[in-house]
Amino acid sequence: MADAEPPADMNPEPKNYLGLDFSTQQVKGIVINDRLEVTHEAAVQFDNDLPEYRTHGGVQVRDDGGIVTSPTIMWVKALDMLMDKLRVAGADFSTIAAVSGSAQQHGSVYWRGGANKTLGELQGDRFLHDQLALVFSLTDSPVWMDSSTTHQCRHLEEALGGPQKLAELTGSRAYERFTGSQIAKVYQNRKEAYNNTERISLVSSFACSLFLGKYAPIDLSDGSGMNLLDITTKTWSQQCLDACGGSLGEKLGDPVVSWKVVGSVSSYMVDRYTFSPDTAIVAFTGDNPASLAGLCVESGDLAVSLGTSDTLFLWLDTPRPRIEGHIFVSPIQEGAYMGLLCYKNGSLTRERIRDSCCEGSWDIFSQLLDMTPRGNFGNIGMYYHLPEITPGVEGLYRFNKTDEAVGRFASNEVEVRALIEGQFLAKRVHAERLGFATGIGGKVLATGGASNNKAILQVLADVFNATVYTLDVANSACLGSAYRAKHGLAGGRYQDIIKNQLLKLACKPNSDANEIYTPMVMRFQAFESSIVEQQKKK
Ligand SMILES: Nc1ncnc2c1ncn2[C@@H]1O[C@H](COP(=O)(O)OP(=O)(O)O)[C@@H](O)[C@H]1O
Ligand SMILES: O=C(CO)[C@@H](O)[C@H](O)COP(=O)(O)O
Repeated sequence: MADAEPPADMNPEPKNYLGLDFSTQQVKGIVINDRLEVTHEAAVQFDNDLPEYRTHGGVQVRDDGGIVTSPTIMWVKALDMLMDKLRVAGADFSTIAAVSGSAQQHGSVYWRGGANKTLGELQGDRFLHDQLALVFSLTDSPVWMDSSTTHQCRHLEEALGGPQKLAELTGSRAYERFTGSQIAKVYQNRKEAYNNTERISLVSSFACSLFLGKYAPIDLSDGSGMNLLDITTKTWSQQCLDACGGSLGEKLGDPVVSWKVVGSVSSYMVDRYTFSPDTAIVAFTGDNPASLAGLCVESGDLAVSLGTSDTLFLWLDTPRPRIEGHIFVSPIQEGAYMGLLCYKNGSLTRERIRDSCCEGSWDIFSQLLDMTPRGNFGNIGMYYHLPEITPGVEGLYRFNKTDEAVGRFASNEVEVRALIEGQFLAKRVHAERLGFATGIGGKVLATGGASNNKAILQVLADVFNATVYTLDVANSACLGSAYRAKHGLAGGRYQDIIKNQLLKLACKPNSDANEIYTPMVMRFQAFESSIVEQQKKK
């Protein structure tokens, strides 16, 4: 007699989840299994793997007016390359139950009339970038590093009754990189392109559209980074829309909760990569909201992402929007919010000092950092090579132990420590203003490229006088996207579905940390205020 088939639940189909992250410098993918273990990973770096687009750090700096863009089609081409790399690494897409993703925040993609139809008719035997070459009404997408929209920002704030009023409505005062002012600039300066645009996506909803085979909705969490969303009613604010562009509501489509299943995978993905046609697509979100999901941030924790930009985020039950920092709708829980601070002078500034003081080597950088004492003999440095976001200042500032401004420090090791201490002192000052309570035992969770560097993390632990943890997986946004794919498909409370944590202890603070850094925080705060005042007068 033939063996009876095992009951269906004893031999279930394997269920895996795919998470993607379209960040500034690269696109990454992670596959996890149902036990949340990472089974496959791959990445495509824009500068190295797609040199034909001539990006530097994934972007093109247009002129000295602060215009920073990326070629939209480069992201499209990178996706096919990434999927091929994952396949070569052994990923079996036919076992993927759900896909979700994340992307650098605020950047915008402009789809020409008819693009939705093209997305629905993509042929599996041709590359995406060949078929989508003509669907964008702007070929270059403005990205978060763009700072060319000051004029549009002031107009938006005036239209809404001032910066504080706009912050109370949308979670943030007007910021140059936020999508509302970016769209307003296109509306004012590129009328024809604007009128030809059928849909405006964020980078996240654009990437989701490539999986869905039609325009994907913007999710509420990434949508909070646009200065257009009323974060209380969770709908577009008509006043903000009217201040930024004509018929803008229609071009954006309705926003959705970040964990919504927005459809199933496109026939292109089925034909080319063997996905099952019922693979669910969960709304994509911003990389910072996805990191919050990946790090499983709990109330009282502080997450610090040390990527191209440095960002700092925390869970908030009650949002109190201020002129400094941002409030986003939570990507994982109804009714909750997240607070976020963003620094443009993150990894790129660390790389500059590494190149000028450490022969371009992270090892030498770490050795110099370890050689100098905590507190750096009283020297404090503030390095804003690029116009900073938090606070809006620019330039290099160095102070000695008697608070005198100096042109340079005595040695490379003092310079390296001044940079890292200065970056974390700034974060502590601003995090406390956003509601973070230093020293009451919350975890500091570090992620992003520089979280591989133990010497840097030790300074983080000391400045915050807190234990620092890192993820066993390098990219928390990508991992968070895979987690969100599972959560979106399963439904229910995020914390009940995503229980597994890959956190590992990285550094404990030294016993003298509080004594050394609490007075330095106060000195830093005074220097920062005086620089802000000086630059206001210019
Ligand atoms: N050992 C290291 N020490 C300090 N920084 C590092 C180290 N390794 C990589 N990085 C930094 O990490 C950055 C990339 O971070 P990542 O989080 O991957 O970027 P993205 O913002 O594109 O997601 C690089 O620009 C590099 O400066
Ligand atoms: O602008 C912000 C957040 O407000 C940036 O954090 C972008 O989201 C870019 O992210 P990375 O590529 O640096 O991860």
